[in-house]
Amino acid sequence: MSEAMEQLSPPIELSNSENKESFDYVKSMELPDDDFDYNQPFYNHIKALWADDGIQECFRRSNEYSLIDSAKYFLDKIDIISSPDYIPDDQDILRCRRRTSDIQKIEFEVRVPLKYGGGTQLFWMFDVGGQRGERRKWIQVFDGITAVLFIVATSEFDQKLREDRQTNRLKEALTLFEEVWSSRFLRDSGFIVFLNKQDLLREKINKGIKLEDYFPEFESYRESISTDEPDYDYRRARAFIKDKFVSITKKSLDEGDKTANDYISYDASENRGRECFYHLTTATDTDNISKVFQDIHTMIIIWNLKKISIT
Ligand SMILES: Nc1nc2c(ncn2[C@@H]2O[C@H](COP(=O)(O)OP(=O)(O)OP(=O)(O)O)[C@@H](O)[C@H]2O)c(=O)[nH]1
Ligand SMILES: [Mg+2]
Repeated sequence: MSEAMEQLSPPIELSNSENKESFDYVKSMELPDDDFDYNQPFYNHIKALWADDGIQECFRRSNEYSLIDSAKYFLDKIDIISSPDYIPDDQDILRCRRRTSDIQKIEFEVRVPLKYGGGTQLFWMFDVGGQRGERRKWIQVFDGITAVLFIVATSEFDQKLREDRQTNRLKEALTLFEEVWSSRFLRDSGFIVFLNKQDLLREKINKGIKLEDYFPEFESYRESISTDEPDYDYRRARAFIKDKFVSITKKSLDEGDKTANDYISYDASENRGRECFYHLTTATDTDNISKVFQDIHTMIIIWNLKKISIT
């Protein structure tokens, strides 16, 4: 944020000039690559800055530059974190950001419900990095995949890519989804879309950030949600975003003139009759994810049973 303050247009200034020393301290810090401990003066400076109205304004404008979603979460608890005997809890760990590079294979066993035969089932999950430079590696794991979990940060409708400061993040996700959905290597795979970061989407919409400023067609979007329902604007926004994905899966074969790119092979003729499933998720909410995972597990069991009965 201290860097962004000066670069934003118009730039932002500290509201309390006494915080200039803290500002200079933080700006001139060199962060080593390896693990390191922050010292107490660092925490004191951060605390002073986070309380400054200028920094708060810069935080409010964080869609104009790249800031991790968890910044507020950690800065709000700086007193706890700075304590020498601080131990991160599960929520703290879930809030950390570590970019995936290369493909991570995660193996785990899950208990199968009795009605589907009981016992346990071994899962192989391949986690791929979402940033542009990572995508050309995806094709290595496409072959034979039972299900694709496509995770979308719905709250990022007002943000630009880190890799390219021109492209809207949600628009990029839609384009990418269309490419993956249409890949001929995935024509036998199930598709599940996680419409993720629902907590942040709700927060943004309730704060008055307008989806129509980024997706003008939202203005005329009509959904059968009663205006009396709580969170009406948020519900309408999430329905609109989901419909954007649904309409990609329903596109008729002659629509669009897609060309194959170097990492995903596009084949429109494969889209007939395939289904895609959607979940509204907040990945940092363990109750939500535990329920969603059970649903997905059941679905994967059913897909597998279907495959066995076909072959
Ligand atoms: N508030 C909130 N934060 C989330 C949610 N999902 C993920 N995050 C945060 O978003 C950040 C990025 O999460 P990652 O899991 O690293 O994202 P990723 O898609 O794997 O990113 P790449 O590895 O670069 O592809 C982390 O700081 C998470 O804590 C969510 O639903 N709500
Ligand atoms: Mg990742």
